[in-house]
Amino acid sequence: MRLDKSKEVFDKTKRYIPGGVNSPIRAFKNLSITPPVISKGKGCRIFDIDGNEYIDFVLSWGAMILGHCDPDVVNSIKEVVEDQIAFGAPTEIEYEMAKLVCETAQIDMVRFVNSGTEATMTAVRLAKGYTGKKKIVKFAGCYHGHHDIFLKEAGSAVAELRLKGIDEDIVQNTIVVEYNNLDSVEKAFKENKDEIAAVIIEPVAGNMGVVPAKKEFLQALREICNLLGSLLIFDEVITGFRLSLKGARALYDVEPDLITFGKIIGGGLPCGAVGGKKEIMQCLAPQGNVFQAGTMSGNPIVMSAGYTTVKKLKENPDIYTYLESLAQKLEGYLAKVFSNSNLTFCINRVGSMLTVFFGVEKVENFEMARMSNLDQFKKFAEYMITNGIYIPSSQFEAMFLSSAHMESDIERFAEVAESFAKFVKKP
Ligand SMILES: Cc1ncc(COP(=O)(O)O)c(C=O)c1O
Ligand SMILES: NCC(=O)CCC(=O)O
Repeated sequence: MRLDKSKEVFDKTKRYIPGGVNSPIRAFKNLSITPPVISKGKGCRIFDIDGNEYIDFVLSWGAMILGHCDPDVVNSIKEVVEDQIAFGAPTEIEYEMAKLVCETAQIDMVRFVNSGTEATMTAVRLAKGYTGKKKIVKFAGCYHGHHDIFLKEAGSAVAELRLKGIDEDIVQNTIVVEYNNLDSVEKAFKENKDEIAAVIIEPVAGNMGVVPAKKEFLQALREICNLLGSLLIFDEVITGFRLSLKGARALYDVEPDLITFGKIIGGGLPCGAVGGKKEIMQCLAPQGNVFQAGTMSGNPIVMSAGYTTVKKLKENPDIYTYLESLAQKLEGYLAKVFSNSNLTFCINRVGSMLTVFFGVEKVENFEMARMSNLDQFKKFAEYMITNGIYIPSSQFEAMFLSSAHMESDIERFAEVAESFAKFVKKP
């Protein structure tokens, strides 16, 4: 695969943008190939400026559940953009979107913001304002965006950096515990009695690779929070509208107090949201005194793209059945391919989110993910991408499917994975 033009543009960009990217994960820092510079996306395929075509299993990090440039989403943007770009004033589409999201995800109220980071930041502030407490509990390997309070043992691109610039005074109120380990949560509550405003968790983690929480674990978190007066926040920035219309919480039958959304909720445009129980949500300004604001929040173009996406999912819930069966097939194919190789591996999958780990048989937390063979994953990612299967460049991310993927795309994935397995077999 030639990436000459991509390399040229990427190198030129570095002159003006640090690292050549507007978000670190895009730079392929841990791979030895240049990131393809993308010029077009249609359905499950993306194309780079060198003329290469890829089947996309990154999907704007999970956002494009309907595939790229879904015609209904494109039309909804076109319809709005002629008359409404931004006002910083109320618009009717905000009402329509809020009603749709609340009814579909079954929450009382919602506030729209511009990113997942803003959503989680707002949820935590709300929890602190509501409870009057100042500490939060987060889990190693979970990523909740780039605000200081979350940048402690975080997954995603943070996993591979030694961080600077974090305000230690702020971060000392973040207590990090182990995913799927109740003892570590109980210990944190014991040591910080009456001080914990909230426990924030990705109910299915996507940022240490895919790692599902155990049901009993989430249920126990709910009980602890109820007992000790802390809020439970589910960060569903990835899982919201991906695992079901009600997100991951439908799978677990555990109700958090607050939920954060991002990615899918904006239909591919910058959007996030925090939602949940009315009693807590109405503490937000101007109704209450927990401040949160945004010049661009609830932007009409974003709302329109998000509305069309969520409505399409709501009206076609069979999309979730389709995604499940496609992802199950992909998991099956990959399990077969790697079982026939000399590679030790583990595949974690929940719905249309999937990660392959090498060199380990089980991954239930960040430490186990870190113990996997990262070098083997790097080789895998390089091989897949340079053979037209666009997967995350890092072990600490999830692969995604969209409703635009077909069985033949999954089969192609398996074929390339099989040739990779043969390729690594060679001495
Ligand atoms: C679970 C989770 N929460 C929060 C965020 C932050 O979202 P954003 O990148 O839109 O700020 C991410 C980003 O990937 C995420 O995966
Ligand atoms: N799973 C982590 C992300 O999706 C983040 C993408 C980014 O930071 O660009």
